[in-house]
Amino acid sequence: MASEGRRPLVAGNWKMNGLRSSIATVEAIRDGLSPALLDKIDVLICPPATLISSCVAAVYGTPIAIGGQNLHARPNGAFTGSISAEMLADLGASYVIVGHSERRAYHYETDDGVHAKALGARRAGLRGIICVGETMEERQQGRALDIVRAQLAIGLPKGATAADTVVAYEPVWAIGSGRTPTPQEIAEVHASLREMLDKLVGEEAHRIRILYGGSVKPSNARELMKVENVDGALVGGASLVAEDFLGICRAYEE
Ligand SMILES: O=C[C@H](O)COP(=O)(O)O
Repeated sequence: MASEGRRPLVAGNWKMNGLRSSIATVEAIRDGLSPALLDKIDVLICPPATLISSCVAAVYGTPIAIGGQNLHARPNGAFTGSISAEMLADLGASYVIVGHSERRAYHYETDDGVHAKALGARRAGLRGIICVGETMEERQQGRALDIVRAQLAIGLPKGATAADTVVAYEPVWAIGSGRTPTPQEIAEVHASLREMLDKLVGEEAHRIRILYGGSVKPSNARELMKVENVDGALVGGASLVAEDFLGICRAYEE
């Protein structure tokens, strides 16, 4: 449950999905969110970079935010194919996902690289969503907490605040698998991350949001979003379908 004044954030990560026709999904999400719900929660959509401009236009005049899924740590330069935080901000993005496990696994991103990217996001005025999460093997070895705490300790920039940082706990084995940890397991990890945040940034730890991600759906969102220290969701597959994403947002209606 989001508490201590932390405003819940429901974020959709479209990953490598979406063509120009997908703007209709953003429009349906926009039109399906009531003003009363938008008073209670922040909503973010992270489409592929190719769609950021048109998504920004589609949500213009609403509180819905648009974000990137990745960035290069440097502001500019000879880095063919890369996109900087400044470029994302220039398009109207206000958040960027940093260190998603798919980036770590398929693009060999390290915790130090995550740190550099999070600094890049802050430099450009973007909020970085720093992702951490253990593999099933690491969980079975009893190392889940050690893994996510170390990822956070290295990835988080010094002096991080709620204005520039969100943390997302995404167990690798729960992503796209239909499996989720139990509410107790999620509570244990989120409490441990909150405690690590406290060590790293002191009082500000209580203002930084910690999202849960991994197979969040309308059918489990209510239960998962109620867990202590869960301040919202990072949603993959279900964010591609407007009604599913809206169903997750509506977990905060009561
Ligand atoms: O960034 C989102 C996560 O990887 C979760 O993906 P999923 O909801 O498809 O499991």
